[in-house]
Parts: sequence; structure tokens; C-alpha cells
Amino acid sequence: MDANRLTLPSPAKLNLMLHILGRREDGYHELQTLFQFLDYGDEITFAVRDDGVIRLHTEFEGVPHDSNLIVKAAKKLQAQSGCSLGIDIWIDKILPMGGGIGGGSSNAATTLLGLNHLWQLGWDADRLATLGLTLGADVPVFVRGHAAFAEGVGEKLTPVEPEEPWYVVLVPQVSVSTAEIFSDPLLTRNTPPIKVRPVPKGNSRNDCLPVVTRRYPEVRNALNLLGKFTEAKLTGTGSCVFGGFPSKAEADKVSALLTETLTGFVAKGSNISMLHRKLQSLL
Ligand SMILES: C[C@@](CO)(OP(=O)(O)O)[C@H](O)COP(=O)(O)OP(=O)(O)OC[C@H]1O[C@@H](n2ccc(N)nc2=O)[C@H](O)[C@@H]1O
Ligand SMILES: Nc1ncnc2c1ncn2[C@@H]1O[C@H](COP(=O)(O)OP(=O)(O)O)[C@@H](O)[C@H]1O
Repeated sequence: MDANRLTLPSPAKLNLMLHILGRREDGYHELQTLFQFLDYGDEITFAVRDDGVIRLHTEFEGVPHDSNLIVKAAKKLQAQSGCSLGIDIWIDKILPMGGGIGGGSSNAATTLLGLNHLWQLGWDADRLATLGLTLGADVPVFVRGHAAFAEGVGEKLTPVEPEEPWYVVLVPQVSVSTAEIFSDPLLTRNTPPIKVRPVPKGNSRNDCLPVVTRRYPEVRNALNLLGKFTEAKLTGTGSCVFGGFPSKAEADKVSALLTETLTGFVAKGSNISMLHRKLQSLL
């Protein structure tokens, strides 16, 4: 095996519930949310270079090279660790952008963990998660790799063990901007905090849903269609919509019916991210 080259998964996440408790002085919102991973995601390949250059070879439509979260993560880690090595990066991107399934944040976390390994930095998870938070509110949970109840803006994480059903995820063909939803005057911002642990069953509301469905009829349509078969929920600020099933066969059956008209996929929920399972297997 080539010690200078590595291919790692970059999984999606779901928000099984999302409550907005208030708005901080800096404009960010205090949340309570439950994160679970999907065994479904992008794949990123890294190859070490010794000239210090950081280069992402895969082009993203609408995202310039230096704005890509993969490049930003690599540059920050290089600067903060003082590492003189560089990296070539390629990504096989299947996660929709602006779908609320955390593709950008996950790519950033996979980059941090992959480079920590290849550049042999020896950073622990706390340090990587702290750097990750400066890239996006969802990066720390992907760095830690365990399903979690999250508070603050998503950085205070308590590991949890929700059921791991098979999910049907529908992908309405619209990209929802997180900033746009959080700046809507009609957004619910005063949900009382949940104090009971674990989060009581049935407490699965997403406070972003009314604002998102009012702005995006495509999301409302997906919720209505999936809602004929199971409880249909919105993840994050959307656009993706999901519902759980006890077996792959049942999820596949519903998915086959719905994906005649909509885009979507089936994936297993997972409390340990597939990134961390792969990294574990390398040790
Ligand atoms: C709300 C969640 C739930 O998972 O939505 P999704 O983006 O996954 O849909 C996330 O925490 C989002 O995290 P992330 O996508 O990393 O957001 P960021 O880039 O940090 O923030 C984008 C913008 O959204 C607003 N924002 C974001 C998070 C937050 N807790 N309060 C906010 O008000 C801010 O205006 C910020 O400038
Ligand atoms: N590597 C990346 N993958 C996806 N999006 C990225 C990436 N780098 C930067 N972005 C930007 O971040 C935005 C949010 O992306 P993403 O994390 O996929 O959405 P969400 O948080 O809704 O799941 C994208 O619309 C894109 O402009």
C-alpha cells in the first residue's frame, strides 16, 4: 500500500430533529439538533506532494477553487500545523449541494482527518474539531464521527444511539441557502430547550420546515409524496426530505415508486460514520 495516497469516504448526515432556541448577538442561532450519518456519500482521494502546494483537481460548478471547503480545510490545517508538505485531491461527488445533508462540511472533515493521517500531524479530535468549527457549524460532528445531540450552533456534542433504520431520501432539484432560511423574519426562534436526555420520541420537529416549504413548493411536494408512506421530515434547512423504514426491501419499494418522478436514494442510518470505520481499519 502507498503510504502517501489515501481514498476516504465523506458521508452525508441527517438532522433527525432541529429546534431553534434563539438568536445570538453575532446573528447565529442557538440550536438543538440530532445528527445521524448515512452510509452514503462522496469519496475523496489524497496524494501527498512535497512542494507544499494544495490542489483540488476536480472542478465544482459555481464554487471557485479557493472557496471550496476542501481547499480551505487543507490550507488552514497546513498553516496551523506548520507542515511543509502539500496535497493533490480528487473527489467523486454524489452528494447534492445545498441539500441539508452536509456535503460541504463532511468534505471539510474528511480532508482534516485524511491530511492529519497522511501528513502524520498527530492532532487529536478536539483540536481538529476546533479548527473545523471555523469552517462551518456542522464540521465538528463529522470530525468526531458519532451520532450526536448538538447544542450551541452545533458544536456542543453529546454522543447518542438512535435506531439505525433504512432511509428513503428525496432530493428536490433546488438548492436552499442556509443563510436565507435563518434570515427569514417568520422563522420560529423561541422553541423551549429540551432538558430530558435522551431526546423523547416524538420530539422530531424541524423548526425550519414552515419557512422552507413556503419558499420552495418542490420541497412541499416531496414531503407530501413521501408522507403517504411514512413520517416525512426535512433535514437541516433542506432541500432534502427523508423517512425511515425497518428494512432495505421496504425502503427500496417506496423509493422505486417515488423516484419515477423525483430524484432520490436509499441509505442506511449509521451512528458511527463510515469515514471513521474506514480510518479504524487502517490502524
Ligand atoms: C442548520 C444546519 C443544520 O445542520 O443546516 P444545514 O446547512 O445542514 O442545512 C447547520 O447547522 C448549518 O451549518 P452550516 O451549513 O455549516 O452553516 P454555516 O456555513 O456555518 O452558516 C451559514 C449561515 O447560516 C446562518 N446560521 C447558521 C447556523 C446557525 N446555527 N445559525 C445561523 O444563523 C448564518 O447566517 C450563517 O452565515
Ligand atoms: N466541497 C464542497 N462541497 C459542497 N459544497 C461546497 C463545498 N465547498 C464549498 N461549498 C459551498 O457550500 C454550500 C453548502 O453546501 P453543502 O454543505 O453541500 O450544503 P448543506 O449544508 O445544505 O448540506 C454549497 O452550495 C457550495 O456553495
